[in-house]
Amino acid sequence: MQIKIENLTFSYKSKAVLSIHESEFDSGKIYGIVGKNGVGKTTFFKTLTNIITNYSGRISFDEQEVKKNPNLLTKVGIMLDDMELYKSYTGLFNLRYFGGLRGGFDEARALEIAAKLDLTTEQLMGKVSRYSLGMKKKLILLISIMNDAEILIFDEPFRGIDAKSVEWMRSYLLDLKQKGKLILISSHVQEDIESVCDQVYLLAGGDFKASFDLRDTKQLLTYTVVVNEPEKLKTYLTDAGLEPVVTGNNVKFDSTIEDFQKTFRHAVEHGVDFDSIKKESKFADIIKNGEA
Ligand SMILES: Nc1ncnc2c1ncn2[C@@H]1O[C@H](COP(=O)(O)OP(=O)(O)OP(=O)(O)O)[C@@H](O)[C@H]1O
Repeated sequence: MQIKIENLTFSYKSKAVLSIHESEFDSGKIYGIVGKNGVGKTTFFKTLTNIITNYSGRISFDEQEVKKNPNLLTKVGIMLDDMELYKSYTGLFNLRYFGGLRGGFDEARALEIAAKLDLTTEQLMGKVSRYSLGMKKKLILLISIMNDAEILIFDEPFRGIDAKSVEWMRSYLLDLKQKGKLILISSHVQEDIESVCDQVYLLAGGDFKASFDLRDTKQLLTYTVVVNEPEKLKTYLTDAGLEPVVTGNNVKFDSTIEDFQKTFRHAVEHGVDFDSIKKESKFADIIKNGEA
């Protein structure tokens, strides 16, 4: 599937939030949507899914306008933090209710995924009003993924859930991508974005201001390595045309993966021991600053 945005503008009363000229998202990819607090990421997701419809411009899935064809939403799974659940009913009731709304609900499959997220059947038999924050979040996640949607949209999917579930969720998202799903994620956590996304879009001032291909092996990464012989490594890096900065045993420099690997092999062969290697995409600063 393809999502296409054309001249999308939206304001909350007098507050202009979105003004996206043009953008496209394709199946088989995971996109990260990043930007400062309050920049409009959640609002963007709400326009994509008809939670907000009083926008101008056009949003289409495979050339069909979503506002005019709300049945297209049966192909979408969305997870938003402020999603309303039936709190005085059980988790299982909510699963059946929301699963039933979208059709094609497979309870056995839903319970299988629940188990992966460590949501036990016993917990699912309990009232949602007694759930912890993390349990509620997991239930919302489960509702968004259990129907085998073609398009999956997750607002901060990893926030508030435990490390084991984050790990499972990351690998599950990569599986869904392999199956050709189109996935959009917002997150403020660089590691979450780097571990699953193919492409990152920076939302700033209402529009997408920059985009990064995280799978591009030619992109420049910032490396920080700790070695036994920093001056020796500095010489090898400088010979390779790089510009290292040495602080104690730390050596910091920008390089492509390919150039780093070549220098790494050469350095190891000549007695340089690497204690640790940290690499960050250039977009890390942009995540931190929210600006291109
Ligand atoms: N229902 C609403 N009525 C009026 N203004 C709103 C409403 N919801 C959000 N806003 C405002 O719209 C802007 C965009 O909010 P939104 O929640 O989309 O940002 P966000 O990028 O998802 O933020 P965060 O990273 O903090 O989750 C903010 O300035 C927010 O205060």
